[in-house]
Amino acid sequence: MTSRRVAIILFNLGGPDKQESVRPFLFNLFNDKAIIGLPQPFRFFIAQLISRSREKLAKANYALMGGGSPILPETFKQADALEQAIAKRVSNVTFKCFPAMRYWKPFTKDTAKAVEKWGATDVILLPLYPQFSSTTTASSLNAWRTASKLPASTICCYPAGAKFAQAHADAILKTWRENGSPPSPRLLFSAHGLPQSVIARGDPYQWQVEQSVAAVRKLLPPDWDIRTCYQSRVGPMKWIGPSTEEEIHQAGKDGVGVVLTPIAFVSEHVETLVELDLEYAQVARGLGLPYYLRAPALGADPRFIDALADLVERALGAPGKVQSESGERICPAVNGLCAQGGAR
Ligand SMILES: C=CC1=C(C)c2cc3[nH]c(cc4nc(cc5[nH]c(cc1n2)c(C)c5CCC(=O)O)C(CCC(=O)O)=C4C)c(C)c3C=C
Ligand SMILES: [Fe+2]
Ligand SMILES: [Fe+2]
Repeated sequence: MTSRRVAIILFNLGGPDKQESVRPFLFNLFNDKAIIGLPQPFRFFIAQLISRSREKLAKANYALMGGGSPILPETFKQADALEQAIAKRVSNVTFKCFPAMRYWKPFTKDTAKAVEKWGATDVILLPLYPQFSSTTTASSLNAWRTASKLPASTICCYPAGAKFAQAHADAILKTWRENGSPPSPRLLFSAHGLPQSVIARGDPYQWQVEQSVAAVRKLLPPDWDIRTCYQSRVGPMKWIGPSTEEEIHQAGKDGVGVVLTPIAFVSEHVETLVELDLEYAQVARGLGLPYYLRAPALGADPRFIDALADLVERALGAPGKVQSESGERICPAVNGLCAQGGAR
């Protein structure tokens, strides 16, 4: 009998590794039909237009982080930690984690080639997006399915698992305590936004973000003022709200400080290190907020990695299945890709 060799594919968005990569990265993003639904060749031209017009601002943001995005090195740290966690639990299979990025290197198709070369017998598809969206999770899974025909188990979402929620609560409480435990703080859960039209089509992302917030809030003191908001709006369309910036302005009006935590990003990158830590921090200073504290993204936090290892361990025993943290119910609203369901 041939021994089982399982490749665990860690999907994320990817980010430009250097300044010259910014425009082609943006082009790849806006040329994805999961992001802009127009048929070709219209999408191609729109993607060229937007990537050109956004290039200067985006380059300046990436320059603030040394020229490029830290998302790939951060994903490799998660990959190493996950391999170590799985090695403690599993002895009868050979396995290896492979990052696969959607819009920059290592591109999903190149990872698929590397996985084949490694001699994988089957794969576990693990998006580094706790909440399912057609714009992120489904886009990555579709790219994988085009690139590889290896037998696959899919983990579609894990928005409200106990270990994931505890890791977030501990990171928030640590940040709060290290800054003098200001009484009854206002806590902003900030998630990447989505155009309203994507939610209207049945995308369960916002519903799952709310599930994440509900799971974490149970682990926090009951007197905290907890709000959910959405950052990183792009373009002229109507996006879901309230925006994170609006909530910071509201805190200014109310004369209160804020603790801010990312809830849909699992690693640090341009949206946390620049948008939250520089842009919104400056807004908060300008408004004279008594404090502006930011809890870190989970990164390679041992509890988060343990939560991922639980999902992987279960997927190892369920070849060919699509699973969320809570079972195998297939969601018709998102083409059967999300086991969690949840179109409202
Ligand atoms: C929960 C995760 C994410 C969702 C949902 C998402 C949707 C989405 N994003 C854009 C446009 C951009 N996103 C950009 C960066 C970026 N987005 C995510 C995650 C989600 N996006 C991450 C992790 C990153 C960081 C990548 C990195 O460099 O490390 C960017 C580029 C930066 C910028 O120019 O602001 C754009 C553009 C849309 C349009 C969208 C849904 C329709
Ligand atoms: Fe994004
Ligand atoms: Fe799901």
